[in-house]
Amino acid sequence: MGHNEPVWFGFKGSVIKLNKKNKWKPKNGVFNCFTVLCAIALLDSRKRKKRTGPSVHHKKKRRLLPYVPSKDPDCRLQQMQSLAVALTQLNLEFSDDLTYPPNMAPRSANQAILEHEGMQVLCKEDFETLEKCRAMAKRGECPPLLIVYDSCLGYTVEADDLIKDLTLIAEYAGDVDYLKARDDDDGDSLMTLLLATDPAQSLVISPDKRANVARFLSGINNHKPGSKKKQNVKCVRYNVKGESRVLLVATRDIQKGEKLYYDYNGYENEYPTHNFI
Ligand SMILES: C[S@@+](CC[C@H](N)C(=O)[O-])C[C@H]1O[C@@H](n2cnc3c(N)ncnc32)[C@H](O)[C@@H]1O
Repeated sequence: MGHNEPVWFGFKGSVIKLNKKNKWKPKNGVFNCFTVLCAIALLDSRKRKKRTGPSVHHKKKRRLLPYVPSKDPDCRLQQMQSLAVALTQLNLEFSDDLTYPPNMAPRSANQAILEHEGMQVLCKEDFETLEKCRAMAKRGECPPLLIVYDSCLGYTVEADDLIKDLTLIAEYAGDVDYLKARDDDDGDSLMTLLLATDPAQSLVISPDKRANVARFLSGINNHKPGSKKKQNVKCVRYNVKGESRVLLVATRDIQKGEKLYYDYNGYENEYPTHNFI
């Protein structure tokens, strides 16, 4: 189930069960006054039963949770240092935002309405969560994540505290550019931002100059059975006040020390993951 898909609470099958359980036949196949009255009463009670139940399905929305920064300031410092080291090693500048450099796509090009099959709108409560996370990050209350170097995977991201299911972990940050301008881009971190009906209007995020922690999450192997079990994060594109934004959200509780993985091919099947561990 998609993280933001509604959970349906209905009376699934209850009417069918009622019909089966109360299947009623007159004895000896003979109808008399009594049996007719009983039948009417039963039918009447069924009608009432139907009406007393809810006539519409109620959906329970699953709201995003803001990440919970580590309480210990020393831990937070260590987390920020680990990110700073990784960014410095890759010659990247820290940025938590989508940036629109002059020679790339202008901000006005980022129109969620252009998305080929429509884009889900980030609701008011989730928008507030996003804003809360951004405000925390600005105050130095970063998400509880450590960037850890792995000899096989390169830089990886590990939970430094428990991260609960549906927690908003980070927004994918970087320079916004037209997809068509990146045909020959051999970077390994381009992220789809907008898949427009007109391909010329499609956008990507390139974290090759400016980036944040989102750029370092590992990917699952789309060809290895069982690899999907590793996935603990989902990458979701939302229409946020008319613009497309990419959010990384926990898909289950993530324990301290666990590496974070998502499906690099969540939207398109373009990322080769045959050799992924
Ligand atoms: C978006 S980057 C992730 C950060 C990267 N590990 C780094 O050091 O910059 C994607 C690249 O990380 C590596 N990677 C990610 N997940 C992997 C996996 N499951 N197995 C092996 N390599 C992986 C691959 O080199 C991939 O092209």
